[in-house]
Amino acid sequence: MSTPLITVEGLSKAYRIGLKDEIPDTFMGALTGWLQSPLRNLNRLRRLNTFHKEVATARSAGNRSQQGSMAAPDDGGLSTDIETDIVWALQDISFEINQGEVVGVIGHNGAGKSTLLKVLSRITDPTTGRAVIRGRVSSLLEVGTGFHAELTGRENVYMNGTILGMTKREIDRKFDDIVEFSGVNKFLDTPVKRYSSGMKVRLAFAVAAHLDPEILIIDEVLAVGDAGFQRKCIGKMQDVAQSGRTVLFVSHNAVALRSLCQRGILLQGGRSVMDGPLPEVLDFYLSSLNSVAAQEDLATRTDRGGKGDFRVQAIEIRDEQDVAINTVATGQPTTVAVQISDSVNCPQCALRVYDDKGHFITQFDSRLNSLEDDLPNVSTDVIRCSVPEVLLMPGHYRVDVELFAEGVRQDQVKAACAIEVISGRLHGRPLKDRNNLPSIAHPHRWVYQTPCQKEA
Ligand SMILES: Nc1ncnc2c1ncn2[C@@H]1O[C@H](COP(=O)(O)OP(=O)(O)OP(=O)(O)O)[C@@H](O)[C@H]1O
Repeated sequence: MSTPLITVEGLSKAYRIGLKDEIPDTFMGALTGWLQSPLRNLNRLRRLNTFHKEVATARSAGNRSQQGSMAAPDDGGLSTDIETDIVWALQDISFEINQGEVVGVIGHNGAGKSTLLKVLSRITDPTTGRAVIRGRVSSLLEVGTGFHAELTGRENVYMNGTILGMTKREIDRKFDDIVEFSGVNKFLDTPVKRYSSGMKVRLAFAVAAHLDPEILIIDEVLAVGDAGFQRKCIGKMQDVAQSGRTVLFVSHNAVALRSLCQRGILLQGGRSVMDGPLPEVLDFYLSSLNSVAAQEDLATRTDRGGKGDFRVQAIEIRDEQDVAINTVATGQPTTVAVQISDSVNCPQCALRVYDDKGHFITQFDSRLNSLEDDLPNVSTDVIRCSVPEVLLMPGHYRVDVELFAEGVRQDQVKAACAIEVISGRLHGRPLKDRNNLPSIAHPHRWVYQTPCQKEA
């Protein structure tokens, strides 16, 4: 049997809460900082040393309490050691990936997906365990990473290629394809700092995918591009995969995962809880998402993103009489009330509706459809979205929520609430129950064209 391209053994990664930007988490990081600013970093290195001692203490405490595992609760939630403020972003992960495998890494917010890809891309070191990579890795993890802001698009393409170990001639050969794919032709000689985030992603993806990596690692970044560009990227990743390369792909997009990956690894609370054929892993993940939406109290959930100054406390579905309801009938006028943890100046909210297969069905985004009472300086802790007629067909849906204040994303929760839609009246007429209903009912009308109309 051939040697796997990636071997991960007992991999764990601990972070110390609150020191994200202050302290490097590797000795190499500390050393680089030292060279830049010796005095400040003397202090940093002392604290790094303390951090590593704390990690060792936490680990040995864990070994005492649960033989062979780390000092972390096994509750599927975020693993935080309260005494030392250590977050175990990854815990005891092991797997192998062979050449040509296309693997989707799946999980709730904060499950450890990005950390895993950062370790595999050598952006951060593991705290314990090891990851052996046998091949040239090209990764695209965050918008703009890997680009030097002051250099032009052209210069960045050459810099990235050189980092990947390619010769100038090799990059020259790929250059036109990269530029054509990215669509940033006109801005090639503009410094990347002037690019929009969409342009950066386009160029970064084009570079990562065209520079012949043996292993291509892509994080959620595709979410930034438009639907057309996303399709193009999926197509390109399929080409890369078909040419025998290995692809690791983090995404919440079920359609993209299904079309690209054969295998899925599901992370939960930093642990790998399922590794198998993608459809099975994805279905398990989606059903767990739906049950989280139906059962867990939104206010106390920790698997959320955003800055966190304000959080969404609760989401209620209300009927015409403003009474909270659990099920909605197709065609029913409905209001969604989003309760915020504090009074916020002009909050904005996005609700995204997915069906039980993870397909993105529709969205209600106050940033796109301006608020009816669009008054400046309104402070409120409840934002309401009224839907004159629910066009969802009977079935189970989940709603992801995002909350923004002054353009900053403050909260982001996947599967924040579940909606059960039952049969009702559509455009005034009773809905006939049938198998195989689509998810959405577009308003429409059928007429017979009379012969007379045909001639006209
Ligand atoms: N540099 C850091 N310092 C402290 N904690 C961190 C750091 N990076 C990640 N974490 C924490 O580690 C956990 C795993 O984070 P990670 O970003 O890997 O999750 P994720 O599955 O990629 O989440 P998302 O889907 O929201 O991007 C989270 O609780 C996160 O807050």
